[in-house]
Amino acid sequence: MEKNSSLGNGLGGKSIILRLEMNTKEIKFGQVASAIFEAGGDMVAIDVIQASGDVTVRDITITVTDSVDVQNVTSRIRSLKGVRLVNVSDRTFLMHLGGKIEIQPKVPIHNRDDLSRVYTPDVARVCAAIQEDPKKAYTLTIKRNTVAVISDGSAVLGLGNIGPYAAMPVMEGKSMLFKELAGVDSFPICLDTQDTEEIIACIKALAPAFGGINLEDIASPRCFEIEARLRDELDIPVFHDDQHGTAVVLYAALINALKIVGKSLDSIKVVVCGIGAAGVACSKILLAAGVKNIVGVDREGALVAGNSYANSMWEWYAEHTNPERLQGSLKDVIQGADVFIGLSAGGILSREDVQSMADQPIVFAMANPVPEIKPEEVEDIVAVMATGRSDYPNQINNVLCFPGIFRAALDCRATTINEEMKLAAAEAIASAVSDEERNPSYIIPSVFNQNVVKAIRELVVKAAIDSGVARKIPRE
Ligand SMILES: NC(=O)c1ccc[n+]([C@@H]2O[C@H](COP(=O)([O-])OP(=O)(O)OC[C@H]3O[C@@H](n4cnc5c(N)ncnc54)[C@H](O)[C@@H]3O)[C@@H](O)[C@H]2O)c1
Ligand SMILES: O=C(O)C[C@H](O)C(=O)O
Ligand SMILES: [Mg+2]
Repeated sequence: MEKNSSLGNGLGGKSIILRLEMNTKEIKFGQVASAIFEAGGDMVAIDVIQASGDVTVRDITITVTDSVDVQNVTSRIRSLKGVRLVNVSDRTFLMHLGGKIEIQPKVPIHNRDDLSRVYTPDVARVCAAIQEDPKKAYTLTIKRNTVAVISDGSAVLGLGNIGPYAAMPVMEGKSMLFKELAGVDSFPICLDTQDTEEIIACIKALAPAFGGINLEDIASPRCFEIEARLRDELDIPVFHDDQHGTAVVLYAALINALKIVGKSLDSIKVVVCGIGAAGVACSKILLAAGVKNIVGVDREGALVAGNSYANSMWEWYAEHTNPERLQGSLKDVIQGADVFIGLSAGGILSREDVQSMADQPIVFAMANPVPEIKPEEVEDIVAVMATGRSDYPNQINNVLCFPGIFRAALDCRATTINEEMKLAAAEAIASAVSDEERNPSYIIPSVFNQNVVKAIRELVVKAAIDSGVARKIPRE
């Protein structure tokens, strides 16, 4: 593991474990600790693995910030006399060994009798019952509580088109969060095709096993057609998380951030950078909520009505936003903006850009894993700052939405997740932060706030019933 390519790659602070063999006659532990500290490592745990005679083996857990190269720490240790660096492991990689989830049986199989019920011959009676009444799939199979998390690996976080194998850790993570946060069983599926028709056909073909489909990290504009077609052609909820999950959480966060700066939705100028899956959906929810002045910017600059775009979604976007027809780059159009929403790529916003915004700027730098600007670069000049990451305050991340909204959709057996249900989820998330609690570092509840999923479920089930898409009134 020592030559692990993840070390020192700029994707965030790391926690690594160094296994050291020390000859205590030649070196004291204090000298090793000082060397680690001087090279930029922060020691957080020490475990003695072996202590015999003059030789001790210890595992030293250290964290290093983004700017510190792990190689500095390891070469510093190698330069010490009396220490042998046995191994370097990355705690994150250790947590991924063999994947992050597994499937467990719900009933034990101890004997022939058990076997003949869960499997041949008795299982055939259950199959026949479902054949007779397909609705029974909900009561007699995993369909009732299972969501497929499906990606084609084409727009994974901000890493881009990294393919289906490399996308799996993110999808496993989403599945894990479904279960941990909302008790939803979920299975990650990464398809080895990026062809729109093939993706649609694959998902339709595997839909019978699932109660819902969570599309994830599929590049725009392909994601729009895939979602629209599947929503039309399947009778279970199909939800593109990067669009709608993100939009719901962004809207909730913005409601609370505006309360802090005392501005209203209809008076603000919002610049959205990155007009892909997330940028389009976030803009749409804000337009529906009454924001009048949204300027969208992508790689080529601001989207302006009258220009022609190969991407048909951009044609629509330009027609419905940018009322002043501002032209130019992000630098040009961000001047005087009240809110920046980044859903593009890491490091593309500068401190000078933020300085050119209106008074009390709100900056939501939501690209993952590297935000458009790091909070520490602008914390003294922003009124409210948020990112998509877990390691800064104000995490605006779709994980606040997808577990709860699917919990609700499965429980009331909704045929779809509609606008009413999304707005209800946003309301539940926003109101999980009370007036007393709300402050610039707390505009959005923590992922670990146990009330969030419950609150989303309650309001979303009600919205599904009221809007006529629930097939069942759940108990409670
Ligand atoms: N915090 C969250 O919950 C959350 C949710 C969804 C997406 N995201 C992040 O948002 C980003 C986009 O995700 P997506 O699913 O919309 O991807 P996408 O591929 O659909 O869209 C990305 C868009 O950003 C544009 N872009 C890339 N680099 C740019 C630059 N330098 N300047 C301007 N535009 C640029 C691309 O041209 C594209 O239109 C990713 O970093 C992703 O991790 C965050
Ligand atoms: O995966 C995340 O952390 C959020 C979002 O779905 C993203 O693609 O960045
Ligand atoms: Mg995503």
